[in-house]
Amino acid sequence: MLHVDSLVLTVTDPDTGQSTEILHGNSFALGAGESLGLVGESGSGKSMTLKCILGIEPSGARVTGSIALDGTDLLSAGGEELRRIRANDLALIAQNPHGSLNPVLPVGRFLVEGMSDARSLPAAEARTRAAELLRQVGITDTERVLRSYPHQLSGGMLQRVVIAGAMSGEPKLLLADEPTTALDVTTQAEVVAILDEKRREHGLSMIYVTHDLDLAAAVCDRLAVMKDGEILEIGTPEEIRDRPKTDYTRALMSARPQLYPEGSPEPALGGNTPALGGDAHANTEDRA
Ligand SMILES: Nc1ncnc2c1ncn2[C@@H]1O[C@H](COP(=O)(O)OP(=O)(O)OP(=O)(O)O)[C@@H](O)[C@H]1O
Repeated sequence: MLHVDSLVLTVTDPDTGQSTEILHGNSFALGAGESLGLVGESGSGKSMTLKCILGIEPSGARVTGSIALDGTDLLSAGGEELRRIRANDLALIAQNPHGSLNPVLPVGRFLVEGMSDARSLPAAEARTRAAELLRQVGITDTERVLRSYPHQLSGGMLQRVVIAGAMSGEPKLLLADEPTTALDVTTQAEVVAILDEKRREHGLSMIYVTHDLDLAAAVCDRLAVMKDGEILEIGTPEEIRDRPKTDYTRALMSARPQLYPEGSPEPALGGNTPALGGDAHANTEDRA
């Protein structure tokens, strides 16, 4: 459903006029319902890849190559078409949930406004639906949460709200950019488990950006290892574990000894990927 081909991102400094190539011709594809982890150290180009897909790269940037979503090239799509695709087919779950929510609107309004038929929906029905969305992400005191403003809720609660909102739009592709980094460790585990569960339930494709290889192995079908703006290799978590193609991947793994302890046939935090077997919730609980 997503085909990224020879993606190059070049940014020009407006003051000096100097151009820097940030992404160096990356290609990857993602099937319907599949999840791909973009893994690499800080500055490797993970977030910029997502920004190119969303069409929110920095000003002065030039993007070449192609990014085709179900056959439509997002790089050549016109303003209105791109706006429609971004609104309907793509959903971003960013690191900081506050950035996704309007601070002066209660959470209930955020959820209702995200509903595709919000305008034609009677208020009571919209409210009932919003409460149901919250229940689906494990929130039980829905009335209180719907009435609350973002600053009145914890980061973990807000990220659940953002996930609920993302699911309600029934996008084709979820783009998760370190969605739990800003949360405390126990909450991280819960939020990852909910995101993973809901994504699978809805059959959504996902790109999950993280510097955390073991987390990516737990929630993704395949991993793309990035370094300095380049995808070095792509493979299933087992392929990356058993047959890493680069020293960089080996170094990333050795920096995460708990992922593949010596003598272990499977990653300790192993993954809920079909290939590895296991349970996402259990794995992420373990991480906590
Ligand atoms: N607005 C910008 N203008 C120019 N260059 C930028 C801009 N934002 C980021 N970069 C550069 O792009 C490169 C890739 O950054 P990116 O944010 O994609 O990395 P990342 O892998 O997501 O890292 P992190 O895990 O720290 O978010 C880095 O060298 C960074 O300095």
